Amino acid sequence: MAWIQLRIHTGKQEAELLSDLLMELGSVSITFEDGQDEPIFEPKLGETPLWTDTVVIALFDANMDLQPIVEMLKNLPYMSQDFAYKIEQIEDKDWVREWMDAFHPIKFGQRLWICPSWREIPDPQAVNVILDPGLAFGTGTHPTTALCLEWLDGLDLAGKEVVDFGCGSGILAVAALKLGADKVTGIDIDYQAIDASKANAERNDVADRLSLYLPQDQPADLKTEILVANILAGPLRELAPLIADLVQPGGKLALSGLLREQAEEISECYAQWFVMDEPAHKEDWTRLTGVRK
Ligand SMILES: C[S@@+](CC[C@H](N)C(=O)[O-])C[C@H]1O[C@@H](n2cnc3c(N)ncnc32)[C@H](O)[C@@H]1O
Repeated sequence: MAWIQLRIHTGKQEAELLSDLLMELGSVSITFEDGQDEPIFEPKLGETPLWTDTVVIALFDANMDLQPIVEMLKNLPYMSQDFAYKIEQIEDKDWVREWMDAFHPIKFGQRLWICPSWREIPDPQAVNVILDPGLAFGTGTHPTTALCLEWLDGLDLAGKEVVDFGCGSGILAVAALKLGADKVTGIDIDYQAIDASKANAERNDVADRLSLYLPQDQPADLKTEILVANILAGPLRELAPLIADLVQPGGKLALSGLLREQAEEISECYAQWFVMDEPAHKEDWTRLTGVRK
């Protein structure tokens, strides 16, 4: 099916109103995009924060005549007569296929490969995690995940217990199990992450050693030798006492999802409970590690 899209630059306040109106006028989907370079790093679950210059992109069936819609929008009290817009034809593509074609096996550290489930395994002798992230975060292509995978690859996990806090696709949990961990507990606030982690554990024949919980259901007496949490600075700060409490004395911790400029503050916060190491960096992102006092 062919599509046509209308891109309109507007403000934070007007974007939602415009979105509702365009849906009523027959748009099949609306996307909001940053009109300038104004990154938003930590929206809470269910929140849709917008930008000062927000681009509202409305997708329509290609047969739709968009010019009358543009004329109508010019008369709205919250739009200016000369608002910036663009009408674009969209090439018909299989977007899922496109994404799948772009995702290849990647090696992390010395032993570990993350292999998309639809690709051939490049090194059958390596530690291979067969992954389909589904709707959850975690393919290994993001620096925050890569930093955690490299850390796990560098540990001796044989017979160890691990907690993956914010497990997403289960990529870290499954990697830890395939690297030799005895048992892993994955925790996430998003039930889609729990589902994806379960499916990936089954795909890798390690489901019997992975326990998955929403935070409210996690065992009250949970303690671990190794904890990895890739969940952004805000939750890492808020959850610091809880995360510290999960790690046994002498246990190892890795925190990821931090921007370089956030690392010092988070490191100081966790230094109450952990002897913290020098941070590791990848692009704009930082991983903190430490040992529980
Ligand atoms: C950046 S993703 C990391 C996924 C995967 N572990 C990885 O490294 O690619 C962060 C995950 O943490 C989850 N999360 C965010 N806040 C959380 C919280 N307070 N408790 C548990 N999980 C949380 C999100 O739902 C998301 O799946």
